[in-house]
Amino acid sequence: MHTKEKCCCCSFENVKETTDWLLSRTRHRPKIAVVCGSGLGILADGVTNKQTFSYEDIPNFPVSTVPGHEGRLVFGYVKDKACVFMQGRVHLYEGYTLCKVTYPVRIFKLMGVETIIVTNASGGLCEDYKVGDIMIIKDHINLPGFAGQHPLCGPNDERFGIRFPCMSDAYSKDLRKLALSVGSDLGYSNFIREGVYCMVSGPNFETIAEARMLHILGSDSVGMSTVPEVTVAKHAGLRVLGISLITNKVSLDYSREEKANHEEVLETGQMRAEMLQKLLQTLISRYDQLDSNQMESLNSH
Ligand SMILES: O=P(O)(O)O[C@@H]1C[C@H](O)[C@@H](CO)O1
Ligand code: HPA
Repeated sequence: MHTKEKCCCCSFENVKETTDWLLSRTRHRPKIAVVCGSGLGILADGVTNKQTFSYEDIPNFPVSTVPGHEGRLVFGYVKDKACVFMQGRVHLYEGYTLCKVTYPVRIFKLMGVETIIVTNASGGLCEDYKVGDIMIIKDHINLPGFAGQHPLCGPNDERFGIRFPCMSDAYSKDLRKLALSVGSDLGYSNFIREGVYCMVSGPNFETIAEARMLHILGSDSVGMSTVPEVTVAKHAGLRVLGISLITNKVSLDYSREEKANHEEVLETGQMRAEMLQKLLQTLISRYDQLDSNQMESLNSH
């Protein structure tokens, strides 16, 4: 008999308890969940019929401790689509276990969410990326996972998903195609990209040698989140879209003067927030195209 406990408060029963608590307090039944990255809480601002819960008030819910993460769960509608937005997330570096970091994703699954859109702020490693570029995530590198910091380590509860999930198609091809097509229709083509996101644990920004290594490994951008949430979402059978805002350029060269800092990350978030919001709203309003043959006619990028 396996006696190893995963975490004291992330069992199926805990997730169910939190889900039931929320379902008994809201009439909203979201199909799409959006996680707002650093400084991107504004993405939830346009929703209608809003109902908001503070993370502190939700049983077992992890509470954000970082500036730029408001710590609110916002239910509402984008056009006619029922959505739930996380205005702020928690990170490994805040001291949370990865099952706590990903706890909200499992709540969404039990609530009936089918698609999750995970956003973040990241540093650009690719030479031709500029501050303010929007990168649709094609794939990721789970660097903490290589060192055993993985949300699916420990006993597997089949009610959440299978023991050995496949990650080669973690980011839905159709959603990526739709996002690029919407970006092009909105006139964003010269600052919308598709690339590979690498997660590091943080909280420090990278050394130059680390940044060079990550770039050589195939990463286009680097950040401190997203991968655990996406891994747990894919494990649970959710459709995933990842959107990364390039908030700063990562120094790959000892002669460069720029120094990464959280203030710049938040400022870039503010600068692009409205455009990201438009991208997200348009994408969600065109979501039904995914399940019809209109996908065939979208531009291929
Ligand atoms: O939550 P995200 O990944 O958007 O936040 C990034 C990573 C760190 O939390 C912070 C660094 O500025 O922004
Ligand atoms: N490195 C890691 N995480 C980040 C960065 C970065 O340069 N920018 C925003 N989040």
